[in-house]
Amino acid sequence: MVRKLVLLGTGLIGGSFALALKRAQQVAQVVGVGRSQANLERALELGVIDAASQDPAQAVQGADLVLIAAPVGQMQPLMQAIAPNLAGDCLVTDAGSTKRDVVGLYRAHLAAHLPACVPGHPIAGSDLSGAAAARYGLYEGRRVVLTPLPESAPEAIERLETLWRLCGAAVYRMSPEEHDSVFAAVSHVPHLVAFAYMNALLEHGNVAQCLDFAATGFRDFTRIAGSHPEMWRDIALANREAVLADLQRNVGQLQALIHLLEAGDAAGLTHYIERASSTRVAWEARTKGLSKP
Ligand SMILES: NC(=O)c1ccc[n+]([C@@H]2O[C@H](COP(=O)([O-])OP(=O)(O)OC[C@H]3O[C@@H](n4cnc5c(N)ncnc54)[C@H](O)[C@@H]3O)[C@@H](O)[C@H]2O)c1
Ligand SMILES: O=C(O)C(=O)C[C@]1(C(=O)O)C=C[C@@H](O)C=C1
Repeated sequence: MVRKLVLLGTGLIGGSFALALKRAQQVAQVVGVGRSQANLERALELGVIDAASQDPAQAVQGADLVLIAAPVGQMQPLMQAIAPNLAGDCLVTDAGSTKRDVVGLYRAHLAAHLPACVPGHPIAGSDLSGAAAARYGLYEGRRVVLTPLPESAPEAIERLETLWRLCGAAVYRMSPEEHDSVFAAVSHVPHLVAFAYMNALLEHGNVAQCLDFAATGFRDFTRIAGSHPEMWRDIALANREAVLADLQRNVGQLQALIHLLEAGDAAGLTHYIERASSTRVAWEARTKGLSKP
């Protein structure tokens, strides 16, 4: 049972964690910290949090669990602010979409508290943001990746694993490097490519008519282009190395496609599409049990 959970960032991810623990009757009090008073008021109205604060240092006093669920670019000032006020037994974790940078921040700002720190990343979410987007069940049937520090105490890791399982998630462990390479490929770059595609569309001579006639294919391909700008700017910058390597691979594939089309190479084009299509179809079949975002 968690006595006092503090969310540093009261949006989709933090709010859904609080709701899941509330439904499991595993938390006595949830305090939401945020930048926007309107968002905090909405979180209170919706019962996502029980109390609100705009002062992270003061809010974490007496907490036994802190989830940092703000954009990764905000984690440095947040860790710095809370460090002096954390109780010795307070478990500190985060939901950041990148891990190498965040692990470095734990080391730099919470050095005295590392046994109680366990970095994490729920692999669930959506293109929506803010407390109003939080929902029960977001983590059901989904995965959570933990990247424990060598210093993380086994009891702290086990406690966090238990809490995520109570939210309905399956918990995995990875190194921060492995994490950032995998999620550059299957999350960060797909978002950036969707942004690039939308911006390319804006260069079309008749964008208004294009958008009028855009249908399901466009909707499926571009849903994530509507995601939160600050969050994705921070992710792209934090995981720049892996993202750039993957973007280069994408540019290479687009160039290969252009060459096939310029050459009118029907057999080559068939092979090109078949390779992609069979991989996507097999993935869909294998992951059918996973709930939709
Ligand atoms: N959205 C997703 O699909 C998803 C999935 C997994 C992990 N994440 C990660 O989880 C974190 C939160 O994402 P989200 O989708 O909940 O975003 P969100 O925008 O819904 O919520 C984040 C909240 O943090 C607040 N915030 C920003 N800076 C702050 C600060 N300095 N102090 C206090 N509050 C601050 C914002 O005002 C906002 O209300 C991010 O690090 C993101 O990378 C997101
Ligand atoms: O479903 C979405 O819209 C998401 O973007 C969720 C998603 C992803 O699958 O890429 C986004 C960022 C995360 O860190 C984890 C999950």
